[in-house]
Amino acid sequence: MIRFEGAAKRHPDGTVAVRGLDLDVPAGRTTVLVGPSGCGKTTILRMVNRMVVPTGGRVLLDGTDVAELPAAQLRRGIGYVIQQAGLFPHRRVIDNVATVPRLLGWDRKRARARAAELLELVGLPPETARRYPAQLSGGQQQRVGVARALAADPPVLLMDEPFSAVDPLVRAGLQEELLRLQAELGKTVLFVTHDIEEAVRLGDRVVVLREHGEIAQLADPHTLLTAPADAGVAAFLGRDRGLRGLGLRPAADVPLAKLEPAYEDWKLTLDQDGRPEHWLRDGRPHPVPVFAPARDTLRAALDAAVLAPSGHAVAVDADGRAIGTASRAAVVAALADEGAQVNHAGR
Ligand SMILES: Nc1ncnc2c1ncn2[C@@H]1O[C@H](COP(=O)(O)OP(=O)(O)OP(=O)(O)O)[C@@H](O)[C@H]1O
Repeated sequence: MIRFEGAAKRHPDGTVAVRGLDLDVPAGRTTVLVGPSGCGKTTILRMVNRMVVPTGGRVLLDGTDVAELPAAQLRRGIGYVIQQAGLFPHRRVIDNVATVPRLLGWDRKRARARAAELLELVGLPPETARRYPAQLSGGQQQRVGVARALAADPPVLLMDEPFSAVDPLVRAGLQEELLRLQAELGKTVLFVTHDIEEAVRLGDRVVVLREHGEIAQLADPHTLLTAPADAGVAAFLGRDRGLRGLGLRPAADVPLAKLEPAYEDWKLTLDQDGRPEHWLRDGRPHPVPVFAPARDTLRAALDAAVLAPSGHAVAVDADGRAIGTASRAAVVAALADEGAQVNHAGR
């Protein structure tokens, strides 16, 4: 666990970057720091690996003040990923990732084997290993950055806006990868972003900061979206926070109706395996919007219900076979169900 105890940073010119932060970052979970530019996010992150030395208070890593640990030993246990990946341009991808194991004294063969394993883990094809960073896309470079940070298997991962330099589609893919990796590896992740969407997607806990590293709210994503602490946090979350909150709740909350031979003027046709084919009206085919209760969110179910020409979203199993339907009214009723469980795993 990482603990900030009144951790403060005042620069020599008098700028107070962080006034005095008290925060516990639990082990094995993802904690996201989010807030406007200049509020002190990067400063807070760098206090952990001592790239910034606090001018007041202290930072404890598993109970030990990081100031008491030799910097090299401290950083061995902490992976660090930054925007633009920060790769060595003149080294091949594989050697970028093998850097830390080599520093730890591993022989070249073992270090490269470990690097190859990590490149696979972060979803890079083997042929990228021999290339130089400039020969990779921005998203691929970020993956290499993550692989490199994981090379020494550190328990702690600091990530400073790691995905902000790539386009939205690539970014969504990288976020998915991080969720998958984190489910597998269970690192203590401290992640900085200025993007609230990214924060609620990735964080088990989200810390909303305002100026001077002051905590405006610390909550799980669902609580944050549904119960912002004050008007300032609500404004920061944006006007569609209610809708986005649906993206955190499982579609499994929607009660399913069994398949009917007809829905007023509409008829649903299935192929021989039971997968939806068309909505038919007057013999004319229309597309069938579907959702998968086992894996999708309430937002996806609502989307399918809104788009369905018949007004009924079709629910499918993992193989795409129709297992029932949900009317718009049924989905809306599920939205209003306050007792519903918040889904963290299926985000
Ligand atoms: N060396 C320095 N000297 C003086 N002020 C500094 C110095 N480094 C940072 N600051 C100031 O400290 C504050 C916090 O900076 P920090 O980089 O932690 O913010 P941030 O929230 O990460 O911002 P961004 O989202 O723009 O990266 C800012 O007001 C910044 O201008």
